[in-house]
Amino acid sequence: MEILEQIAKEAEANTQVPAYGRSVEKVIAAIMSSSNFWRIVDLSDEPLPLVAEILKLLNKRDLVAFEGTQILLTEAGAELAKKAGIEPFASHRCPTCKGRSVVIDALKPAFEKFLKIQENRPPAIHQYDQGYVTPENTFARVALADDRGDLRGKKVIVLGDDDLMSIALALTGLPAKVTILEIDERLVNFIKEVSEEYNLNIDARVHDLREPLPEDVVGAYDTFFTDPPETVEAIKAFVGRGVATLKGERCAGYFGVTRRESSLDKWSRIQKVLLDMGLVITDLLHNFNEYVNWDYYQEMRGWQLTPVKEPPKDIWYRSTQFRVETVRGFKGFNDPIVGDIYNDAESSTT
Ligand SMILES: NCCCCN(CCCN)CCCN
Repeated sequence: MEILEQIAKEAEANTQVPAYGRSVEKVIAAIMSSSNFWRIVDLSDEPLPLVAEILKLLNKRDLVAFEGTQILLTEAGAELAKKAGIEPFASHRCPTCKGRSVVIDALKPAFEKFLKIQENRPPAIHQYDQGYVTPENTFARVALADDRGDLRGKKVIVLGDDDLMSIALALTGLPAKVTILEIDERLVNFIKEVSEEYNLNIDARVHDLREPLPEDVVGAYDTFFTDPPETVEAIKAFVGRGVATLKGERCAGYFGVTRRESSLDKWSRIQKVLLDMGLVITDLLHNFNEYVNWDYYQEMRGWQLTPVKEPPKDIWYRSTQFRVETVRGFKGFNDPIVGDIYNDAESSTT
């Protein structure tokens, strides 16, 4: 449909985010499903800056109206949707596992303790692009790794831990050792205190992952977890270093990659970086991760871009959980990173 391509072209020119006719189609389908900006971003699965721009261009063409904080199709917009054969989204997501393929029932005792412990967690701060996942999600990551045989008796390292993965892992008692490297002292101190109180023996250290790893963690672990900011540089810094901590071949790594701040064109670059490191992508679980709304949303770039100003209520920021495994010829990354690992044209929550 000509007009969809035209709008996409204009949106890309204005945002530098790769845009396709299908990007516009998905935004229109999302508007047919919800009038809430954040839910429209969530459903469209396109980068926030692009969704905001497409909404503005549709509004300029009188295809979408902004009524208060509601985003609605106009008559002309509904006409276009009909002609283009665009329908609202249908969901067939499993109500039991929520599409994660695992449940956390077997980890209940540890999960109950974690629920209490995390009540006093340090709030997410803008400075480090923090945004933690729900406690249930944290444990679903543990369940997934145990389901793949990556935890029992293994040495596990967490690179960046606002999600408190280190505490969840240690509470289950499954790993032989848990190490965490984290730039934010508030988190390291919190994790140390909890480790003391619950006798978890977590090796927690303050470390800026833009710097090379401490010598003693290189090539010393069986499994890593991380959840990097969404730039290719950050993927190298966090995932690349995660690979550098692994003992050898057939070791595993887990991390999230989002569609909220990464176009599929960026995904293509990210996946090439993973394959170039000698990794095999064994699992990709869409919307596995769901992030609790952080209270600095008005400071983030995305807020400036939204066409209507309404605070996010429900969870809207999600990411796909990746599992990777090393094979012969793999190589990690452990050089210093200079430059900005938090911002690019597509990032919007930094
Ligand atoms: N800025 C708020 C959202 C950040 C999410 N990012 C860091 C998550 C740390 N738990 C990255 C999400 C996907 N890699």
